[in-house]
Amino acid sequence: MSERLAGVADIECVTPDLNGVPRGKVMTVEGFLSERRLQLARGVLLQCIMGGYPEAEFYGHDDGDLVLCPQADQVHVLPWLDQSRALAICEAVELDGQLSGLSTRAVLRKVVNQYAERGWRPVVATELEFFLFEPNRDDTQAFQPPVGLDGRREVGAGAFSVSTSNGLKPFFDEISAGMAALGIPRDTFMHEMGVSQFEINFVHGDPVLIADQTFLFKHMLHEVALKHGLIAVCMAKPLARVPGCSMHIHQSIVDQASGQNIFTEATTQQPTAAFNHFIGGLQHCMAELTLLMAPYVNSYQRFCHAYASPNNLCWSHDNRAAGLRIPASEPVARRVENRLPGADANPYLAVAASLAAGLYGIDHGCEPSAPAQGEFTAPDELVLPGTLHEAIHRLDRSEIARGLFGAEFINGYLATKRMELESFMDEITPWERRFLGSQV
Ligand SMILES: NC(=O)CC[C@H](N)C(=O)O
Repeated sequence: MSERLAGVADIECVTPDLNGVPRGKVMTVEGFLSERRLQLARGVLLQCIMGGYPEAEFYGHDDGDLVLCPQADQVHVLPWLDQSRALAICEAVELDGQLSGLSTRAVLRKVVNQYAERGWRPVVATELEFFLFEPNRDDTQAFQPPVGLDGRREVGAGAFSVSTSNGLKPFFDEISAGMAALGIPRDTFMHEMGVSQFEINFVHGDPVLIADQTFLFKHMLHEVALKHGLIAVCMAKPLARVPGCSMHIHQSIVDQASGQNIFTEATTQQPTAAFNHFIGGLQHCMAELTLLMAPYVNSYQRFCHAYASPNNLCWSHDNRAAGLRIPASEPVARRVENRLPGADANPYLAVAASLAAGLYGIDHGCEPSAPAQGEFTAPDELVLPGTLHEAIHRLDRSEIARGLFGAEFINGYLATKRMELESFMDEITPWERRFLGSQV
């Protein structure tokens, strides 16, 4: 480790909070190498996006500490900071050595363990969409696409164009170098449908590893964008009348003994009962768990105009209007794509919710609906909550959620989300002034 950190002065020791924002402390490399114990106030994991904390009852009356335990395989020198800084993803551990009940990384680890107890290994891949914009100093104004190398601002028609992305080549070169340094294999990246909207696809792998990579990638994206005079925006819906940003999750399950994908029958190559029940579990549970994939008011704006961003739990073969899509693939790669999470979601939580729902379906033999075909209308029971209010209410009422993730976690999460909703309700938007101001 000390060789890897030669030339590094400081290490950012971070853990994801409930929203997936990296929180922690910067430690000297000497302190880090001597394994000096690093502690952080427990309530930090429940920090809301505006910066405040819910009532202390949700994180312990004594406002005590957690220990941040660096994960040896997630210590990386950061090339965008002149190699003088490194970052370590830490697991948040209670003083008694238990994984913290408030840690979203620990929530995901527990779900993966439940698969391991059955002899299975879930495999996931995330896809992350984001926009690049000019820094926005007046938040009453809409975001503006940046000016590219050719001195022009992209105005449209850039979707899937390689040359349009090349206008921002210095930025993307630094992102590529950053991915290599963070140990994130690159699959594809592309210009998406929106003006200055991009997508990066991660190579599939272990769920905790992929969530770590997605978390690190988002962190790097923000930092490198600032260095290039840009902002990287992973809001679910940053611009009106333009597609939003998703974090699609592809999921399959491998049997540890045989190495086979349990969604495909080895001899017939047909879908298995486990495949059907996995889909049935997502259909049964995900409406109650929507808040874990769509955590802000803005998340629901992505759902309300269908730019390939479904708000339903219908499943379908290769149809982007269905929340659960089965991509065309070889039988060996049969997988379920959950298209519901936005890029604003905490990757640990979105992956945990999706995998836990699928496992619930396998354990309980949940039968899926008939697959949706062509243009379809989702039945009421397969429509997601349409607002943050409703999603909070559904999660609050969910016994399944408390059973899967523990009451401490769900209650803390709800407390933070309620604070964020109340803060939003304190704002009167331009729309309200424009249309309600003089008419009603
Ligand atoms: N390529 C796509 O599938 C587009 C997804 C869409 N941008 C969404 O928000 O869900």
